[in-house]
Amino acid sequence: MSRLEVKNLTQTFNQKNTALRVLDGLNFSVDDGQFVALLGPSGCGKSTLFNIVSGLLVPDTGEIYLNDERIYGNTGDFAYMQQKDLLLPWRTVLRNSRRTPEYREVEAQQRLAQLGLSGFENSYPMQLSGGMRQRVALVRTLLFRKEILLLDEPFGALDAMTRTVMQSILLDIWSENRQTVLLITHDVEEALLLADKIYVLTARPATLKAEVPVPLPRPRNITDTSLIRLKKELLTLLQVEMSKVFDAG
Ligand SMILES: Nc1ncnc2c1ncn2[C@@H]1O[C@H](COP(=O)(O)OP(=O)(O)OP(=O)(O)O)[C@@H](O)[C@H]1O
Repeated sequence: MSRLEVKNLTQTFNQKNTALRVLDGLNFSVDDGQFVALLGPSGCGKSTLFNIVSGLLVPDTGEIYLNDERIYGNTGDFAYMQQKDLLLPWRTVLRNSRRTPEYREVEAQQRLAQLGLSGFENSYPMQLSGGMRQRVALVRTLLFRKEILLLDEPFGALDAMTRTVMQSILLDIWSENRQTVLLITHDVEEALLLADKIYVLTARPATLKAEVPVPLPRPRNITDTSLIRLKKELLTLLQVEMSKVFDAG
């Protein structure tokens, strides 16, 4: 059974009195417990897609189904980590992390330690680096304990080494809980190391360009010949879409 289905999504924004078509009949599905990565050129509509799936934005047309039931607006089934960390500046790291319906201080402390933030529980967001703030936002998202995680470039602000560590921690957490994960990333290697399946989106307006399964056991090694082959395939697909963005400019 498909856990999540996105059917025929269309979204147009009005920018400077011009209609900007962002999503154009987007369809895909994600199975229960699957880890899916979304790749697409900058500005193609990935965050817009997450805003719609999470119920923050009502699409012009199209439907979202969860376990075969059509959903409207926020269902409480999604934990959404947006690109901006959205930490509250007046709250400490610990209070920002456990801004959840229930009080989960012990779990918050454990997750903060797991993500390398021990000792910063009582710091305020302005006292943290961009990468640390992103990790606090990830802890908060995980503590929501929802069935589906929507992660919009969760490691975008991290240096390469911290990113590698975080990817492996995210995989450990996913293996523990088997939540369904949708991950937006610009990093082809990240998608290949983490995902069961990669969806490649076209340049704006986004439609589905390709579905690339990654049927390899984890942990994966990016120098594995099958991953190198998949990386070439993905980069070729993305280059075609990127050239549309830059040639249009
Ligand atoms: N609320 C809005 N009003 C008007 N235009 C919007 C709005 N939200 C997004 N857009 C436009 O929609 C397009 C897609 O934006 P979106 O943030 O979904 O792209 P993205 O693929 O997530 O980009 P990136 O990879 O750079 O984060 C952009 O051109 C953006 O300017």
